[in-house]
Amino acid sequence: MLRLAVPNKGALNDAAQTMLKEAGYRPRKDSKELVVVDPDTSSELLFLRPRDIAVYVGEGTLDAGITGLDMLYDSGAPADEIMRLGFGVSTFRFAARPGTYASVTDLQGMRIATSYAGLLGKHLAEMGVEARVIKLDGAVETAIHLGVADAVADVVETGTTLRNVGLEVFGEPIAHSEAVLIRRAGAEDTPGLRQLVRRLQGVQVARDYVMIDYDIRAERIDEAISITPGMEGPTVSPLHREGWVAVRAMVPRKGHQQVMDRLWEIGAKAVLATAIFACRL
Ligand SMILES: Nc1ncnc2c1ncn2[C@@H]1O[C@H](COP(=O)(O)OP(=O)(O)OP(=O)(O)O)[C@@H](O)[C@H]1O
Ligand SMILES: O=P(O)(O)OC[C@H]1O[C@H](OP(=O)(O)OP(=O)(O)O)[C@H](O)[C@@H]1O
Ligand SMILES: [Mg+2]
Repeated sequence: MLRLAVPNKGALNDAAQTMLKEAGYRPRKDSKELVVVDPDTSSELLFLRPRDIAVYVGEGTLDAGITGLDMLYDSGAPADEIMRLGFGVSTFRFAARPGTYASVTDLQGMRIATSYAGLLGKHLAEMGVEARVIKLDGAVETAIHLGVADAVADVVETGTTLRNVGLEVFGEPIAHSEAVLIRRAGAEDTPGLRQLVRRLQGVQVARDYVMIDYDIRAERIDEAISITPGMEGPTVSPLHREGWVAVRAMVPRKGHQQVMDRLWEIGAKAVLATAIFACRL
């Protein structure tokens, strides 16, 4: 039985559930369902606060969990990243009123509000800066206006939240984050976990690639293969037409229209792109 922690709310919740659903795990019926048992995959999905997931996984109570890299570092829990999941991409940055500070070293003796006290504390120690860390639960951007802090350290994606309160980022990013699958440091692989990783990798490939089919004159096959090399070489089959072959290859979704144009330019016909629904590589 695979026991997997999934964020029950917040920025990672939707994308994590969608990815698990695409990987064939049973979705929860409504947001009040805290545990989903899925006999088909022999798994139990536990919906927990994203911040707590690294703690549960680090304690060894669960086999794996989905959380943010920033939350994993912040927790200090003995858990390792197994794979990056490509969503919840953000940076963790300092921000303040425009023109107040230029770098972390300007924060010596200042008050910094954050929900990520562990991550911020480690960074300040590494940079040799002594500052007072004000730990808040969320909406930390408001702390400056309320006179509780001189600067904040928070998650930034589009920067809209900061702009809306008249703050600006400064200095180098403290960390780059994205959703990750984690497990307890040093834990053994289980068949259930291997299956989950294989399925999630399959979802990523299905999202990132399309299948391209086309017909081409046999004498142009080398040129065609250089345009569509596929993952392990394309499938080339005889066509029921003298001097022609049919080719099938996986192509990165990004840029596949250009690939189709190039194939057309070298004389390919019936060039089709189709979505991949699921895969195991
Ligand atoms: N706007 C965003 N864009 C991308 N990733 C984000 C965004 N906000 C948060 N995250 C990421 O999502 C993860 C969980 O953060 P989230 O804000 O959802 O948790 P939380 O603050 O505990 O929950 P909530 O905000 O619902 O109280 C973190 O790894 C964070 O980096
Ligand atoms: O750069 P942006 O695209 O504006 O996104 C970043 C914001 O998103 C998150 O807020 P959330 O809604 O999770 O609220 P919280 O701060 O209370 O956690 C994060 O804490 C930032 O405030
Ligand atoms: Mg949040």
